[in-house]
Amino acid sequence: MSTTRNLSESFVHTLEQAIDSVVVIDSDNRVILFNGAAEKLWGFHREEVLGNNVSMLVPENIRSKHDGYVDSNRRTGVNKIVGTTRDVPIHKKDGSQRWGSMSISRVETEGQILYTAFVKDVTEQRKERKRTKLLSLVADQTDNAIFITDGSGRLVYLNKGFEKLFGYHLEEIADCQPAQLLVPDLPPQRLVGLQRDLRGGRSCQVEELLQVKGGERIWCNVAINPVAGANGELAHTVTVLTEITASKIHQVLQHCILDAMVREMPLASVMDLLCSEIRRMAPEVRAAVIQVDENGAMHPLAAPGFSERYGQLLEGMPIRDGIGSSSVAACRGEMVFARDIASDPHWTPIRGECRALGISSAWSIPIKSAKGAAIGVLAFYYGEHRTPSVLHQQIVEVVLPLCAVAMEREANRESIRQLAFYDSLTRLPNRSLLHANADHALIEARRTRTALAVLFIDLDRFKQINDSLGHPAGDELLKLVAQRLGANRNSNDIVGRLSGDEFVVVLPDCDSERVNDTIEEIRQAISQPCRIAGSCFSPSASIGVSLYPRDGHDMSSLIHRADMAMYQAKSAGRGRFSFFSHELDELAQERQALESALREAIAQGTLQLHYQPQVTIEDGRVYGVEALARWTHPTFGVVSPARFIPLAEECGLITELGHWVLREACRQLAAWRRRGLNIPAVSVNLSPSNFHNLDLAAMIGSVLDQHGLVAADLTIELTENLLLDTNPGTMKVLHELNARGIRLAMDDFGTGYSSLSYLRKLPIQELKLDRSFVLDLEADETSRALSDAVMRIGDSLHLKVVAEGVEQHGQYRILKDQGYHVVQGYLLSKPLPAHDLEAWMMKY
Ligand SMILES: Nc1nc2c(ncn2[C@@H]2O[C@H](COP(=O)(O)O[C@H]3[C@@H](O)[C@H](n4cnc5c(=O)[nH]c(N)nc54)O[C@@H]3COP(=O)(O)O)[C@@H](O)[C@H]2O)c(=O)[nH]1
Repeated sequence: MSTTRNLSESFVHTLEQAIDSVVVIDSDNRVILFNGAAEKLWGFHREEVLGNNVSMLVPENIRSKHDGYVDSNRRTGVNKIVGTTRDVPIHKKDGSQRWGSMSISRVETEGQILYTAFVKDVTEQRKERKRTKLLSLVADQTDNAIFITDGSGRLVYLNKGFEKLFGYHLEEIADCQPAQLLVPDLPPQRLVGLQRDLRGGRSCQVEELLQVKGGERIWCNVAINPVAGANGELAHTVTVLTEITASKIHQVLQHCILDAMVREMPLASVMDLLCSEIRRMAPEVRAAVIQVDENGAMHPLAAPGFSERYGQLLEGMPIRDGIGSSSVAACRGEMVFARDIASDPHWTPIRGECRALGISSAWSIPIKSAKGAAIGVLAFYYGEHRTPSVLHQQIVEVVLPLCAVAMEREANRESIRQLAFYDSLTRLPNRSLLHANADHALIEARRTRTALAVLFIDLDRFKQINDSLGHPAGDELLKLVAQRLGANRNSNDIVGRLSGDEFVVVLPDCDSERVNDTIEEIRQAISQPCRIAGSCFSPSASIGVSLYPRDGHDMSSLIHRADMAMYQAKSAGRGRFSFFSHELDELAQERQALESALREAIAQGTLQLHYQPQVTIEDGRVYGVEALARWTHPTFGVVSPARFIPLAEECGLITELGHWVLREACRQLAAWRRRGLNIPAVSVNLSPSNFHNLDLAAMIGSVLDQHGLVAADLTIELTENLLLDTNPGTMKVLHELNARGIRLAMDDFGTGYSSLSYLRKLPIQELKLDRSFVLDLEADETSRALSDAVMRIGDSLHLKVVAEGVEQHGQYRILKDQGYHVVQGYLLSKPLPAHDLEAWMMKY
């Protein structure tokens, strides 16, 4: 206390008033002044401090050395502590700590050296400094780019992240407006709006495509925060940029493609959109997408940055390990990069063209299907010699699977479309698409008042080819004909396969001259010789034609009428054509009515059988009778079997009819026998399709049993057409019949497919010489020679030979001389109803 008294009152007063803490120590280092601010800082009352060694106020870790420092200064005057300012920790009475900025003054008064410490509480400033240091640490350590502008928008700060991401240093861009630097194409109105928001204190956050120093673009999330000055004006803006390129590329491109796909845009448009989007992200790239078809030919889908020449150059080019990057990439199934196409050997053949297109480097990446096949190529072209950047690689990584999805989806849709609308064998439009296209053509014809022709084309003898050479050969023929029909057609012509061997060609906008020319072209084309399944032949087709508007006003009627005309052509002979006429229509309608009536007659059993006797030449005895179907209809009158048998065959009634004849003939034979009439056997005609029924032998067996007959009582007559039937069941059935002892006779022998080797394999017992040979027997030597040959064949195969259609005694004599065993014909009797035959037998 006494020491304080040594200080002038004004000095003490001044120090007491000081805002900062003041501690004065005497030559013994005892505190002689401890002002109010110091009391507050340390938390001690001055009474607790005054007179004590100052070390009580000194932090513990330097307390032991403290007196030494001061004494040394006192002795030597070396100014280590005086005049300096440093931060020192202040340990408060309550144990807490604060920081003070301490400066020490040395005062010599009345021969003693006093030290005055001025201590300013800097605890808060230190905290702030630390925070700021940490903040700048954060700013520089983060990957985010941060920049600060002043109120006028001038850059005043940018962190290391900015330098790293954008490649700029503050000095080189300090005078720039960051918005214009980073988004050169930012529309002025957006900039004005942004500035308005910031001045209004509103922060803003956007995702933007920004340009880095080299011109490349990156996607960033941009958060701009305004910082207001003291007067509320915009003092600074703090912008934090986070790079989101990878996820944004994904998001933008995925959205671009998937959205386009959802909107059912055509594949080429989807790819066009994609290429344009790539260009927006990377203006230095001109992207193109090329499709590779199943035959390995390239088809450019989209190349928006190029002239038409690009498409022309690549269209149809085969993928090959040698030409251009894309072709090679697709061929090898791996990416190909040509840094300088001027010196790249792959580009030699098309170098000139590429120079004209402004391409210096190219990067081609194959687009692969889920199964790993190259279904396309994504190509990046550059105007300068360069390598793909990281951005380009990121884009490719995202785009490739999307392209593959879009292409495969299109391929799937195409194959579904193919399945739904195209015939899988010939690849021609099927019935549905044919009708749709034809309907469309008809609407157009109606609108333009032009004529239209429908050609119905049916292959001749297709069934025989199919049956004799097998179905694969039939398929081959259909494919060949489809190809021939499609060749040389006008782009508007419609060609389709209706079913089986039926094709339709629709010729829009055609006059009668063109119809005739086209028919001739088609006939010529179809009939070109070809080799199928090792056999060489010239196919032919029957063609029916209907014309719009003359023959009908809707496509169904026109096709139906062309079909009718085709029947007409076919019945006039093979390889012909016929135009629809209304007479034909009447005939067709009549045929339709006849078909219904026949169906009814078979169902109701209103058909009849007539019987024609056969006589053995040697002894004149009745050999048997042939049952022949007869039909008298209330309206149509007597319908010849030559008409209703083929009709029954065409409309699938022949099996039923055959069964009826069999049952009726057996019933009649049994009835005659019961009345004592000695008829040795009955012959029944069956059509080839009857032999497709695998139960035929069993069925006949049960009919015979039912009527108490034996197998030898029945002869089945079959025609030579059966030899063309490749149905595997036919032979089986024939052998079963033979095994049961039922006789088989080859009818109409000599008129059809007379293969002797086949004949030898058939289990037949009888040959029937066709009556056409008998007709000219007397006048024509050739007929005689033929009938003689047939007899020799029969003899050599140990067959009974029957001559039918014998009308004249002369014919009878010749046949007898030639050794024929049996005769049948009007000379003996016409086919007779059952009771008339009975009468004939009585008289005979
Ligand atoms: N699948 C079946 N086919 C049958 C059946 N019934 C008849 N037919 C076949 O129809 C064709 C025409 O038969 P049809 O008019 O009965 O003619 C037969 C005889 O009437 C006729 N014939 C007999 N003798 C003479 C004659 O001296 N002169 C002359 N001009 N014609 C004569 O020949 C036909 C004999 O037929 P086919 O012996 O079978 O060749 C005909 O192809 C019949 O086969 C049936 O029920 N099912």
